[in-house]
Amino acid sequence: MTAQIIDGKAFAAKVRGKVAEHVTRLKADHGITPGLAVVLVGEDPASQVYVRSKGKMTVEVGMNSYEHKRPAETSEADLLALIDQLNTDPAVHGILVQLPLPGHLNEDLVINSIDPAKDVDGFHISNVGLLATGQKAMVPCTPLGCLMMLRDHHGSLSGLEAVVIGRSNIVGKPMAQLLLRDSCTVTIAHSRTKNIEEVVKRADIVVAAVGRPEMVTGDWIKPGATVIDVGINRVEGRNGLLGDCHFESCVEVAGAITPVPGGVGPMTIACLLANTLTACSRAHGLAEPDGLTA
Ligand SMILES: Nc1nc2c(c(=O)[nH]1)N[C@@H](CN(C=O)c1ccc(C(=O)N[C@@H](CCC(=O)O)C(=O)O)cc1)CN2
Repeated sequence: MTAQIIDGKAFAAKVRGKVAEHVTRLKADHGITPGLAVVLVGEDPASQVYVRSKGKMTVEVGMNSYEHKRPAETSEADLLALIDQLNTDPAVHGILVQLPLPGHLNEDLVINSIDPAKDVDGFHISNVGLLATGQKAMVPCTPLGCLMMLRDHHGSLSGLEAVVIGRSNIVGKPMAQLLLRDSCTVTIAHSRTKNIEEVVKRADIVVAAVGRPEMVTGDWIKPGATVIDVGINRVEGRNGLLGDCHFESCVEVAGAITPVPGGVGPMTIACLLANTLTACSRAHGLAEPDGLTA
């Protein structure tokens, strides 16, 4: 059996297209243009690429993009002052601080200083709590993108056995919450999980978000399972990017699989735009865009 390849690049283009249609209507019917502010501290090369992409795609869907670049030595007080200014700016509906931050800055403190209603990353502790208790939240972009692809592939996820590998606050934990909300039976596996291969082999859905190149091999996968690979690993001596799944062996067993690159990654930015639209709609008391939220 060879798995169906879930094309994240094409899916993300469709999501951005839907966002653009909503933005056109928001402008025409209400005179509102959603605005996204992205804050980058330091010169991390990958972060610079992601922030550039975010700015370009924000403008492409018709939104206003505000980029705030600060040197690596920026003090916590100066960064918090910038966020405070963005929190009160009515033209800004979404705020994102690109991660990772330089080591001297307290990531939790910085993220929790963002107005939760403008927290389009869904990392603020209020949004984490709202998601965990099944209330209306801003949902982290990467897990939201995975959920959209899973819903599109399966229709209903109800009753399916899902294993999320990785317990990060950004992907693993919110992914598990979202799958639980869609009535999956969810297990979070991690580096200390005993017999991890056997645990993963039970799953109808495997989400690998562990940050270890090619850790999951085809013999861990139940035949026909859906494999969502969140890993983006750069390995010296190997060309290009590697996922957390060993693609060549998993593709032979799975029913469907996301590639790396071109799978989950592009959905992250598409969902950021969807979240900005959602935040803008909520701020103005308007109906939320259909199919673009959890
Ligand atoms: N504040 C945040 N910081 C970070 C997030 C985030 O969601 N919010 N996620 C990652 C980086 N990231 C977006 O910020 C991101 C990562 C990867 C991609 C992507 O499209 N990847 C491509 C490959 C690109 C390449 O060649 O490098 C793919 O997988 O096909 C988009 C966004 C950490 N920081």
